[in-house]
Amino acid sequence: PSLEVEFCGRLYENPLMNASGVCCMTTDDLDSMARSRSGAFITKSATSTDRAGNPEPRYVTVPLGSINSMGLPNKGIEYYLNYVLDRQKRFPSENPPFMSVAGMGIDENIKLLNIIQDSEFSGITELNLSCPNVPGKPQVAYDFELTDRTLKSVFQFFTKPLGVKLPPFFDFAHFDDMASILNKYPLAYVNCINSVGNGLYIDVEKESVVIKPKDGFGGIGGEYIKPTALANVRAFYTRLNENIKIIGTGGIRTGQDAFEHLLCGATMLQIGTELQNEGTGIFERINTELLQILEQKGYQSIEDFRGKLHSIT
Ligand SMILES: O=C(O)c1[nH]c(=O)[nH]c(=O)c1Cl
Repeated sequence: PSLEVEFCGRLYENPLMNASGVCCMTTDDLDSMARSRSGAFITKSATSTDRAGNPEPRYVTVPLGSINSMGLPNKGIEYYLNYVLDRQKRFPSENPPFMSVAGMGIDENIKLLNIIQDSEFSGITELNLSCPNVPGKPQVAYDFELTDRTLKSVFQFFTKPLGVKLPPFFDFAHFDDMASILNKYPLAYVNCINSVGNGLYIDVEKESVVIKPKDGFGGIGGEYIKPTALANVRAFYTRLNENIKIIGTGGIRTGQDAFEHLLCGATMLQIGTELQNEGTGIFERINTELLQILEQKGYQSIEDFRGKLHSIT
């Protein structure tokens, strides 16, 4: 069997990539992703200028996952754009990395996407509408009117492939409302989900929180969030028109977790917490485990089962 996938008109040797934010802050991080067995990779969400982010500790690995309140630290859009344009020139036959952007508001999102639109970048852009950790800034994607207004403005000028990164939703009315907004726009994909916002992890021995920002509140990733991630992948896969693809993110630690996301309808798969834990060797491991599952089940390709989750009749 083969793990090859077609996404936005490009062929990838497998569906696995990093989740923006993990292993993608510096050019060294990005080079290690380029050397790995991932099928693709994405930059840290960029703002107009570099940001230090929140005080540390701001990312902590815990037994069932992770908690973070990074605060959008990044080197600024020019740094990442220079990196991806350099790779485009040096490796013209390869798929370019994905670019992630996260403005502090609609104006900055427009500005960032204009920079990408006016550049030679020929890859895929991810608009992060779900950063949960900038104090005082509500997540865009939890404000449906703002989301609609943002996408309306963006598609007045942006003609390159664009996806949006969403936080988790927990209510069918919200799945329906968000899907009806997203279906109005020529999106390449929707990425479900970002970390589950504002969780709390406690160190009992110290009787303390474990991250410094926001009195210890932070986005939760890892095993904790797989059921929520799978539900969001499935909810949007079944509601969005079929040319809007799904990237599945959340709780992928094994080939089985990857299989579950694909069964729910995901086309590409992003790994965050487990990549942070294990390093880039994870891509070799999960590709191997996923291939074993296809072999055991007699599938030749991911197309044979993508989205074909059974309900109970
Ligand atoms: O605090 C962060 O930098 C951060 N952390 C997350 O868990 N998701 C995001 O989209 C971002 Cl932007």
